[in-house]
Amino acid sequence: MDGKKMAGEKAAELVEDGMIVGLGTGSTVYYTIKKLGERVQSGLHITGVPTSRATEKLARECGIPIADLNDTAQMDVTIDGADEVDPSLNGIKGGGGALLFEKLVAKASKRNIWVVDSRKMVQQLGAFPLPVEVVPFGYKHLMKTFEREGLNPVLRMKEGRPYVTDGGHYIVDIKLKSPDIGAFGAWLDGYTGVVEHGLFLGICDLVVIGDGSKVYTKNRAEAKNIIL
Ligand SMILES: O=C(CO)[C@H](O)[C@H](O)COP(=O)(O)O
Repeated sequence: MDGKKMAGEKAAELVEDGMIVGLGTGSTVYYTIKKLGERVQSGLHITGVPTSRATEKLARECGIPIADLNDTAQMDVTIDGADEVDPSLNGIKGGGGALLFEKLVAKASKRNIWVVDSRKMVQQLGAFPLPVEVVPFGYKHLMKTFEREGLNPVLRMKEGRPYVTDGGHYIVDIKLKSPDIGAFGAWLDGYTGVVEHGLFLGICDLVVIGDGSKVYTKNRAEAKNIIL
């Protein structure tokens, strides 16, 4: 079976009755949402807090009751995908363009679980370009700054136009500056015009990994594999 499907479906089993669940975005958590929908049809009571319009639509189609982040004090758990995950469970997210809402929901969650296929697990982050969500006004100036810093900025496009996020911003994909990714994230955080970036550091508690033949987890505290 596809590693994404294995991981996505397994994570849905970790959700308990009565939970408020942050619902991530992407092709792996798709399987989680589908499975949660099946569990809801069988009597599970949960409330989902979506991280994108696409996820909200999918969750509604699956019959999952939905709440807005503003009406929710805290999620019990958020389940989301990731583009790269390192051995300390730091990650790059935003390949699907939902990083801002994903980070907002993740930071309001007691626990964060990521679902990935095993190819996403890396020794060091950075082969995947780092998505940076930027304000459209004057974005070319920001791109010039990134260019000067040697970050190879590329404006994300869709159908010949700049890709626009659910929050109404553009995305510039850049090269991650390592090894001090914490300092790099802080530099981006402080830059005028940057709304958010896809470095998710110290956020993920547990990653569920599917490799096609088995599913295993790695948790941040122990950083060891547990085969499910
Ligand atoms: O961060 C994301 C969207 O903004 C996704 O979670 C990430 O891109 C992984 O997606 P997929 O599961 O489709 O590979």
